[in-house]
Amino acid sequence: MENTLGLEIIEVVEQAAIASSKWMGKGEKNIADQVAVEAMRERMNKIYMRGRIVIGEGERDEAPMLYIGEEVGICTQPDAKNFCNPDELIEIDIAVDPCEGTNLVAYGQNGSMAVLAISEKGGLFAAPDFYMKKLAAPAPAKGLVDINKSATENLKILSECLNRSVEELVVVVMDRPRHEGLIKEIRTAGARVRLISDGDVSAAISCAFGGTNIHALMGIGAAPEGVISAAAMRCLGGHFQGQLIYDPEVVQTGLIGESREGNLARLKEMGINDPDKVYDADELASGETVLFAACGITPGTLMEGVRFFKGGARTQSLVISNQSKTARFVDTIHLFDDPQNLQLHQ
Ligand SMILES: O=C(COP(=O)(O)O)[C@@H](O)[C@H](O)[C@H](O)[C@H](O)COP(=O)(O)O
Ligand SMILES: [Mn+2]
Ligand SMILES: [Mn+2]
Repeated sequence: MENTLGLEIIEVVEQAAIASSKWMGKGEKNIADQVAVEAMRERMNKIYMRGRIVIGEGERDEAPMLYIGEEVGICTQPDAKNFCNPDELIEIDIAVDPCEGTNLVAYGQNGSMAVLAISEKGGLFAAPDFYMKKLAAPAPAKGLVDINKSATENLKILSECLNRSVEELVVVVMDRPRHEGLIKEIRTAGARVRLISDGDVSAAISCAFGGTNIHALMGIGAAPEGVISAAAMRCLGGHFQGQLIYDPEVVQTGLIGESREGNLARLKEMGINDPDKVYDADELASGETVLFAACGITPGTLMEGVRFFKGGARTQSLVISNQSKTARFVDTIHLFDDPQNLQLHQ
């Protein structure tokens, strides 16, 4: 599945990142998002594949493109039988976030990316549009830290696994009122907190790379982003656990429906019978083949953002595969019409 797909998905995230970055700093988060969606979809529909969006922009009614259930790939187009034999191709599931960190793009801040994860059909957890409590940590702490333990206990475990003092640890937490207690606890335990306004996919994945000075992600973000993060963490061998959060009082936003009871009923309808289950990376991204690709829109811990020069742009992407056991950083120069000279340095 992955031979040519691994290369093509680089272009998918690159095109989304380039489109979105044209709106960087313009205060227009919806446009920055929309152009990324359009670019991602257009490039995806040129790939020789039978894909289905399992995590996307929402339900068909509210999202005209890359909605959950949308079929993507050249072999799903109406004229497909002219150039493909769909029976020869395996069906694949795709989770996308064409602009992860729309606010970051709109306000010119670090940490936004175009991102997607792919697996064979059924290989990615079709997470509902709920919140998720997350715990991400480096590979040496995998299976030792636990989302059910307190932050204080997990920091002790992390310090042993990483052979450093708690004071030397940095934990990323989203800057939200719901995390007030968590932030206090981490600081009291002696560790340092890096608060982010958005973009917890980047934070989760950064835990798996030594040298990023990010040793854990703790707290509550969105569930779809949790699945995408888990796909990368599964390939990288890092620790990732997620637990759905359905109680509006816990997240302290009105974004997930009116009541706890209503949300529980919605989860049941979706076939989620144990709403409190803690999922690990292998369950959220359970497929035999898992691929992950991201391209920086604005600069981040792992990747540069899109840089334009006369006649072109330069991007940096990350493609991770559990089959080839690789994490490739891809540096690309894109030549637009009438390029002048290639810009190697800023
Ligand atoms: O920051 C985020 C926003 O993503 P997007 O809408 O694609 O730009 C994500 O990384 C977060 O995981 C998440 O969406 C967020 O925590 C949920 O929103 P909020 O209620 O503001 O915390
Ligand atoms: Mn997002
Ligand atoms: Mn998004």
